[in-house]
Amino acid sequence: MKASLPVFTPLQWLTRFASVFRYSGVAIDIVWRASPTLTIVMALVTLAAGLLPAAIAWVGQLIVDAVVAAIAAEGDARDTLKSDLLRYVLIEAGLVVLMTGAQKANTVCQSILRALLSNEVNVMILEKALTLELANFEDSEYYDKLVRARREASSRPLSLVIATFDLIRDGISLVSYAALLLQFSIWAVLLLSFAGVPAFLAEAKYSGEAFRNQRRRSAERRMQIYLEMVLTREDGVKEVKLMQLGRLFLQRYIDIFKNIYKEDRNLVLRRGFWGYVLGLIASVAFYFAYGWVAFAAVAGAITLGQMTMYIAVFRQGQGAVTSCLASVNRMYEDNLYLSNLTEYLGHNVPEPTGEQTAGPLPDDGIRFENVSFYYPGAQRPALDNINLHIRPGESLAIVGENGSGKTTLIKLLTRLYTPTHGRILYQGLDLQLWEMDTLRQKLGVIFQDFARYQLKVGENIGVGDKDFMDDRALVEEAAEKGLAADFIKNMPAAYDTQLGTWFRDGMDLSGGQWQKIALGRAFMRSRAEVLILDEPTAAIDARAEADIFAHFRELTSNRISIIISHRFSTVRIADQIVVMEHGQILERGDHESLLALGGQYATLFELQAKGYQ
Ligand SMILES: Nc1ncnc2c1ncn2[C@@H]1O[C@H](COP(=O)(O)OP(=O)(O)OP(=O)(O)O)[C@@H](O)[C@H]1O
Repeated sequence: MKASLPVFTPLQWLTRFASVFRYSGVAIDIVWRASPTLTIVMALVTLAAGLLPAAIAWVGQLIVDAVVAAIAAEGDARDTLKSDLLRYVLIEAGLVVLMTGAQKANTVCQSILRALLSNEVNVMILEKALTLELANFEDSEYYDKLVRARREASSRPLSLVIATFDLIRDGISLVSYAALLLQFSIWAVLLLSFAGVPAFLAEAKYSGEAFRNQRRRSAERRMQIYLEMVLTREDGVKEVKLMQLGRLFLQRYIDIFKNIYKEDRNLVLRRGFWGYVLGLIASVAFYFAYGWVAFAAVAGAITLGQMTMYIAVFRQGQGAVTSCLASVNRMYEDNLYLSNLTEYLGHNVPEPTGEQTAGPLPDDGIRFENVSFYYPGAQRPALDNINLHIRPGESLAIVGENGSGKTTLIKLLTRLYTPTHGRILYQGLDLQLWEMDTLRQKLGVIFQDFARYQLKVGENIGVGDKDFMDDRALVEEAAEKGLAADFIKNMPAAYDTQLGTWFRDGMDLSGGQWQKIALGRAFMRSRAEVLILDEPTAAIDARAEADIFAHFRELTSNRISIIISHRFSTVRIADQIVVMEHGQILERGDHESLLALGGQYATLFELQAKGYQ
């Protein structure tokens, strides 16, 4: 154990200490929003709880002095003193009742606020999430902030407010003790003020160190959380078992813990050691003051009652200093959480631009003009100078090897990302100038990693067009088109069957069945002018896929349809086919012309055709 005495300059100490309050304002603001009344009650109760102990000690002094005087007095004087004594006892009892009331009120406020705040903070986090862009969710550090902000949403802001109020309460108590002690000696006040300072400084230093350690270890902790997830969630467990990865991942988990533990243990030992050594200074000061006060009483400089009061004040002062230390310690930890929360909430999301709800050329369809796109931080473009025109009523199929940029093209078309160069037009209007909601209503998209909602079958399809979600006839029609109707009819509660394994009576589906549900969802979007299927049929057999696309073509004859597929049997029916490679369009044309070209399309088509023979 390395036991070096913590050394600071006063300025360093002040800055360090001030950092404890950095997020208190934010936390109080959140609590205020949850309930102004409860926040005011808590503040008043804190004030009362800070002042009452000194008042009780002061009345205690009057009681002892009245007892001593009553013992010495006789006759009427004694009776007067006895009635004074009774009054003081009643006053002290009243103060104690107030004090317990204040404490109880504080606990009650905290319990109610906890529930309100948990909801308030979660809603703030989720509302912010609605405004975020896809890129935010794909950024690991940012995503981590979101996860962590959510994890402790219910406890941390309140905990920071409580710790701040506790610190203020103890501060008020200490000032009121000092005011009482001042009658005895200014030196006693200084002794009380400074005896706790060394332990306080050490606590501030080590709490700060713990805070910084935790921040630094964020990536390691994230890896631990990830490993926990892989080892315990249904989607990870299959491979973990079959590839016998359990022990390997568990060992990684344990190794991370051991690293963290070593650092933490050293810190706890150093903290404990210095906390004890420096805490001794406070104890020595207390007993010194004890002796000093006792001798002053013997010398007749103070009354017995005053002696009792000063000793009580010293003892409680020590308690207040210890409690301050605990509050500061808690505040550092809560600050860590609040810094994540405020960073997350303060993230600047550009307002979606564009207010127009129609384009000048309704019959122009979609145009890509010299469109290039780099993912954040990428060196190579995912799309490189794409030019493409799709007219209304036309169907486009996109083929190309993995990573050639097909999905990226769709992400740009749906405004999930903005082109780095060039522009995309719909009805002759740049996508950036379209009002976002209007534009999105015109699009129906199912991605290859479509959502599997843990909702009922009917809802899974109905969310394709939320305005008609409860229209059972429309939902059944969409299911029919997605070839899902047959198996849905055989499910225990048909369209009311709960899907997924998260909830009671939930049924899981096969990969292909999930895809048919997702297709039903796409068909539900009957008002969309552009329908896009990004390879959602990989798990569906070739015949069903051909059926679905023939159907799809029929249903979209007056709209634009875009299909991404690796199956050439499906692709061949499209009016226009583009072959992508390394983010560029390599070949384009219809099936016949591409075959005649004898390029990559023709080669791949022949290859697949042979496979089916
Ligand atoms: N979120 C992302 N961040 C950074 N790079 C990405 C991201 N998504 C895709 N890429 C990269 O962009 C390129 C194009 O990816 P894209 O998903 O568009 O390919 P694709 O043609 O749809 O492939 P597949 O057939 O496998 O679905 C790839 O090199 C990929 O590594």
